[in-house]
Amino acid sequence: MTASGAPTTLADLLRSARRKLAACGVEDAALDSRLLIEHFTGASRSDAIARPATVIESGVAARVEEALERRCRGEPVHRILGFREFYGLRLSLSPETLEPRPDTEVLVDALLPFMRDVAAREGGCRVLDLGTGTGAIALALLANVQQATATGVDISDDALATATRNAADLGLSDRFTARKSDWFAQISGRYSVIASNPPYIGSGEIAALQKEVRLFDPLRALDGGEDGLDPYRIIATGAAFHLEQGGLIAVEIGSTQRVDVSAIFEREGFGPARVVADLAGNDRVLLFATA
Ligand SMILES: C[S@@+](CC[C@H](N)C(=O)[O-])C[C@H]1O[C@@H](n2cnc3c(N)ncnc32)[C@H](O)[C@@H]1O
Repeated sequence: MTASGAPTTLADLLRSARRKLAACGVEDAALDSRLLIEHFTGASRSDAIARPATVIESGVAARVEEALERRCRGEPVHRILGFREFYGLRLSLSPETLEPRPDTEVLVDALLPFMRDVAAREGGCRVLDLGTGTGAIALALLANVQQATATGVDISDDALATATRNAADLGLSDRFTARKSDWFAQISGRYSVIASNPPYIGSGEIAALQKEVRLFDPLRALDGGEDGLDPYRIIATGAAFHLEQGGLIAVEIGSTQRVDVSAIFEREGFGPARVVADLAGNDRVLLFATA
């Protein structure tokens, strides 16, 4: 119901939501209000154009209002929705999973040609995804290489439960194994591909992150130790024991970490690195083969 007592329409709701988010400083007020309204009302994008006078039930409008309040307090829109698209896959989020980012899709793109070659040559391709979170990287790779199998490792039970649910929702359970492990601690055997988007923010830099990240992405998914490089040291050392001869390592990095991370892997006998840029042209992924 609007202030005048008239029923709230879809057009009213879109207009007032956009104004509310803009007034509380949300950068993408138009997009975020549309996503929230489509989710809670079930309206599609074209309904807003074709059926703007659709009446919105008061209970639904109240749920939208509550979602807008959460967004105004800084909660990212996909946390409120409870899911996010990654590489065309709908992935559920939970409190201990990082919200997968579009930049990480670059890592998936970089690995797929290699994986397809291995699968064509050997009839399979074993992937180890270290710090799997929602399962984003492993599940995107499995969805695109039918003969591949993947083990998704995480230290968080909540993340592993979410990755397992996402695998089931995507029909990929038979090729995905979730394994609780502190990096390689519980891992045996060798893999054709070791992939990781590890925590890579320096501990001292966390406080300066945007509140959407600092307050809503789990600290364990962000904090890479004093210089942000601790997980790379562990991954590079362990990869020597867990990468097949002729295999490939792909790690996501912070945009200023190329030289340091390359040196860490090169000291362990990998490389030199192939560097892949993200959508904004920043160094984002390093690929290392066995020497
Ligand atoms: C930056 S997030 C990446 C999540 C997901 N791969 C993605 O790209 O969206 C890093 C992940 O590493 C996990 N992690 C942190 N420390 C770990 C450890 N010691 N062993 C295994 N996983 C760890 C976190 O729980 C988190 O899920």
